[in-house]
Amino acid sequence: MSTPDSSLQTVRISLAERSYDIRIGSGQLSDPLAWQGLPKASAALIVSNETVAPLYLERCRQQLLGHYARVDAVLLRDGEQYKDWDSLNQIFDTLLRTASDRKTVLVALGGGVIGDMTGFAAAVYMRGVPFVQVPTTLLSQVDSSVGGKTAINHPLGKNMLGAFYQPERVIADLDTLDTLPERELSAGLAEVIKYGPIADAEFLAWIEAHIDALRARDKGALAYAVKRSCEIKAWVVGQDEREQGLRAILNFGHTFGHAIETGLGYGNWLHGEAVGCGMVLASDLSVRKGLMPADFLPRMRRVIERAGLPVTAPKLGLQRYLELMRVDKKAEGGEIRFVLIEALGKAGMHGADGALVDAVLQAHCA
Ligand SMILES: NC(=O)c1ccc[n+]([C@@H]2O[C@H](COP(=O)([O-])OP(=O)(O)OC[C@H]3O[C@@H](n4cnc5c(N)ncnc54)[C@H](O)[C@@H]3O)[C@@H](O)[C@H]2O)c1
Ligand SMILES: O=C(O)C(=O)C[C@@H](O)[C@H](O)[C@H](O)COP(=O)(O)O
Ligand SMILES: [Zn+2]
Repeated sequence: MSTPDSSLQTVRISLAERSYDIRIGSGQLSDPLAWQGLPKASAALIVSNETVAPLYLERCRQQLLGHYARVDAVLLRDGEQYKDWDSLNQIFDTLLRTASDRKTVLVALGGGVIGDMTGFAAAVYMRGVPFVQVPTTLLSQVDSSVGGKTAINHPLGKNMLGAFYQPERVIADLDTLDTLPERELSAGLAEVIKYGPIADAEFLAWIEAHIDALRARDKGALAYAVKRSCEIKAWVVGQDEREQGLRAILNFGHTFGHAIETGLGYGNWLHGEAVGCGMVLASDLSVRKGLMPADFLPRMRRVIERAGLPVTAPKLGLQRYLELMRVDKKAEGGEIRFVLIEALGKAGMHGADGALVDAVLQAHCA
């Protein structure tokens, strides 16, 4: 398998009239071609945060000024704990204070928290305005900017309030990853790893062979990881935009992961950390249910650990885990459903009785 360089690669999301391109490459923020052909409007609003704005806001604003007479910005507080109504309202307040009309283009500049909130704001402001994703974390480039899931958190559950709403374009500049803290890079690797067991056994092997290069931020390795992840996500979303079935495989590790995030309080563990650890637990469940051979668990644990992610889950107690997982969006009629691996590159939904979940938690919690 070749490792391409970081010059422009485009992945298409095919969703009829909601189709769009993901542009992946170095220098995209400063490339006028990346910003051409966006919806016509008199104004754009950049939504970012206090950490990302000093790094990339001006470059983004300059590009947008070539297309829109007015370019405003709203900077939200930084952190998963602020993915809430207050932050969302800050976006609406800015839009209304500036008398922004229904053609105004929202531009999400930042990681998944900014992207999810900006997308939700775009879905509901005046019943829908266009938006563009400019993801600046590895996690947002490989996953959250793509596919149109938008949301805010509720104190009782992750991403509980949201909408399916597709962006007009995704502009993923690989150079923004240069400034990403190491812990955030590792968090992004969790979602990269996810795509292997659920959809592409060869990609899992590639990740194992390139995990050190990815952590060292080798641009070619990152370019391939972002492109292949987006291709897999595009393949899934193109078939099942609104998660009627297949799309749920993208939730591998998330049933346990979201419980960890909510249970510990948003922001204590990063989303990618919780998903990484959640994949260890879900891999164990896949083995205990007889779907996968025993060596699958140590294989997954090793690659997740090598990515710099936690592999031991917090001890919240069986009852608390069950309570948290019962509000997961995949649960039906009170039955918790897990995405489990059925063969390398193939996943499906499965129930598990309390005793089995308890055994998994006993094995991995500390
Ligand atoms: N919509 C989806 O399909 C989807 C998919 C996966 C995750 N998510 C959501 O995404 C969120 C996690 O996203 P995330 O991991 O990007 O976290 P994040 O948005 O909190 O960003 C991580 C941190 O990195 C900072 N940052 C961003 N870009 C930077 C850069 N280039 N240099 C330096 N610092 C930078 C941010 O300010 C923040 O502190 C969660 O809320 C999760 O639920 C959504
Ligand atoms: O795009 C999807 O579908 C995913 O499940 C991607 C996940 O990585 C992401 O964390 C998503 O936000 C989780 O969705 P949710 O419906 O469980 O909130
Ligand atoms: Zn996720």
